[in-house]
Amino acid sequence: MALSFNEKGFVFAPFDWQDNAVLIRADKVSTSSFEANIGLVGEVDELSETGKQPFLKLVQKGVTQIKQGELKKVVLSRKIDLEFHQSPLEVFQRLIENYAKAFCYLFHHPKVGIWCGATPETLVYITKGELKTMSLAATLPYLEGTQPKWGSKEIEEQEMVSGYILEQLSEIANGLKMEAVKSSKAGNLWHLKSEIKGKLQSSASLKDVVKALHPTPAVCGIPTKEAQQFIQEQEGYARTFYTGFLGELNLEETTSASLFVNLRCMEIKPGKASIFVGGGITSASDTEKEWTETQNKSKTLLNILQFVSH
Ligand SMILES: C=C(O[C@H]1C=CC=C(C(=O)O)[C@@H]1O)C(=O)O
Repeated sequence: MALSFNEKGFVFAPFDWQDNAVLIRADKVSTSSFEANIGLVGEVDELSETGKQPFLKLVQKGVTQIKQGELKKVVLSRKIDLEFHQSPLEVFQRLIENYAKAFCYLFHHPKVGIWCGATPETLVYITKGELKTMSLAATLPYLEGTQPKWGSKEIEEQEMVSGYILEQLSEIANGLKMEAVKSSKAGNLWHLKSEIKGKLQSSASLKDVVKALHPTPAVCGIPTKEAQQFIQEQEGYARTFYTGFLGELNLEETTSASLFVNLRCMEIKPGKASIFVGGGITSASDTEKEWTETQNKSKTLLNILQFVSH
């Protein structure tokens, strides 16, 4: 369906959101609490190297394109296919227990199938005319007891996202404020994060907000159109709902939303699952490091799956 954003319910939208978003209307909303056992997860020992050469080539193409033309940043991704015979509900249970700071979900709709994930990224939160979002980008592995050492590639990559969001929001929000960038832990990873707040202009609708923000350069690139085109032509698979967005629309009041970017996610089909991982490519990207980054991102779900019984 094409969303008007006046709907009330839970939305699940693909990367190309004009395409075929679905919405589940709320007949009943129930809440419950759970115990989070942070630190329960152990690391997977071995990661598959399948798909490495095509991904290195893709990243190299991205870097070359950036050095030659208009493109400044592009987020490139891949899909990891696995055998899957576990219970999706048990995976979800483990996700919420282990990633208390993430937005963990399990979603099913006949038109979409089953998806689950633990995303660290808020697309936008709006209540009573106040808007909150974040610029989240750049990744380093989390090592117990140490602080991340960010290089200039990561700092610039995240600054590009911040600049884009501020510019996009300046048309529809007043009093925009961005907090100082800080290191933010997301499972086994660190990211750079700046929180952004503002007051929604009374003439601006929820649709205007989503149009302004999605897709941010944290999942697409700069300029958006060129990056979108590069992704479509070169990635070699359809992202569908990965890097789309999901969450609550107008549940508490009209013009309220709590939407997240669909990252660290997995699609579940009979007997198989696909994990989606990507990273921001700039002129300073090193192909081998970008591969390792996607391997590290896949651990968000792989570390969970190894504990879920068959
Ligand atoms: C595109 C992904 O992450 C985004 C969010 C945080 C850090 C990112 C990065 O370091 O490239 C990505 O922009 C993903 O997890 O698949």
